[in-house]
Amino acid sequence: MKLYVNLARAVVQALEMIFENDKYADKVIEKVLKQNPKWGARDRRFIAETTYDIVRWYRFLQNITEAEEGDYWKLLGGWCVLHNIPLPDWDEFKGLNEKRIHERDMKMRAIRRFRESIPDWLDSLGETELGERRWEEELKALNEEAYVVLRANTLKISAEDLQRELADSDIETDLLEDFPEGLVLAERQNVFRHPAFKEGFFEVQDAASQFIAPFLRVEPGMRVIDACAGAGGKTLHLAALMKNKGRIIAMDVEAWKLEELQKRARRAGVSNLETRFIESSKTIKRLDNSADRLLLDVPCSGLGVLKRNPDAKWKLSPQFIDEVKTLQLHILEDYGTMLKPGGMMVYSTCSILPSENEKQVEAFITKHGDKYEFVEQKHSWPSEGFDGFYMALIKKK
Ligand SMILES: C[S@@+](CC[C@H](N)C(=O)[O-])C[C@H]1O[C@@H](n2cnc3c(N)ncnc32)[C@H](O)[C@@H]1O
Repeated sequence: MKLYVNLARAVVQALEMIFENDKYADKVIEKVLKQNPKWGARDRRFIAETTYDIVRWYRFLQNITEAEEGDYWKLLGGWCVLHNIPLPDWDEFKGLNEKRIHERDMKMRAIRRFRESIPDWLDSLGETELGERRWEEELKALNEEAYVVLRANTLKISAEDLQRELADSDIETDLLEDFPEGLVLAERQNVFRHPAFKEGFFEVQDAASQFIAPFLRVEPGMRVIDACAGAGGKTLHLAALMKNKGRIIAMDVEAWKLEELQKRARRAGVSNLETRFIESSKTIKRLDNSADRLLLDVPCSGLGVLKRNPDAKWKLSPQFIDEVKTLQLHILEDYGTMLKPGGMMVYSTCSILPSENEKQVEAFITKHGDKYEFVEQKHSWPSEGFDGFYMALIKKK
């Protein structure tokens, strides 16, 4: 394999935007790829995958190449050396010594925080919370590339029919045993341009995330509130499980996300949805005792989804995690009022930290055991193959 200068420049440009302008990796890659419509599928894949890989292995690459902060060319050079791609004779790679890189590679692999490319504070936090064995296992899995998983929109098509439809245009997928609507792509590719996506036949949604809506045990005809709906990944799934019957109120503190949700709902043929921007605690108060089911898919560290968002490792901070934990507890305590007595809620995160998951639920039940009852919980661990998620089902007495 050969490194082409225009592709190398695109990768370095993407890395600068991610690390220096604090932009999300997926958005940056989308932008960089748009700059040159002439790049073919292979070039685009190279830019996207190499950028993600260097973001994932940033600390390790910086260490073995001894690159100065911000020297993304050196990181790319180190990546080439590790992938046995001959280093071109470019000025940008001057100062890189292949033999020394290999020596440091061997040495650094012995130290977990370098081998797994993780900030010191996060490595300590993970080990303290999960114990050494579990943390090592999950950390390793979190550095793997994520599968691309689709959820067939059963308001329009079954998973089997979707599989046939995609196969007609040479997109191979496998059905997933534990996920009745799930299909995993045999080969990573952009499926958003496919007519089946434009028709609303599917959404891209990790398999572990597809556990959450069924965990809420919704039924057609119920009144359901999705209180942290965002752009509605799980809202759309709830609507499909409810066969468009009953009512879903999707809420969020970010109006633009709800607008995006409306667009997705139109495409998916969802007709039992209302969105409500949360202006203040009054918005919650007005819905007192009104819901049969409530989803609290709360903001979290996102530590369970590092496979697809590796840049989060470098952007998270202990302060952010503390703040988000306070917000999680506030949402659990204040939003349960929207449930009718006998109603049920799911508290979920895409984190693997007990302090954001079972510990929050335990603290809530200890304090409010007179009003709420813990029913069951489920973990999806990154080491099991898909993203890391946690969900707990809680009943209002
Ligand atoms: C994990 S994301 C939700 C993802 C979404 N449920 C999905 O499946 O695509 C958490 C959401 O909570 C929202 N949020 C933050 N603070 C909130 C609050 N106080 N009340 C309700 N939602 C909040 C965020 O804007 C974000 O969209």
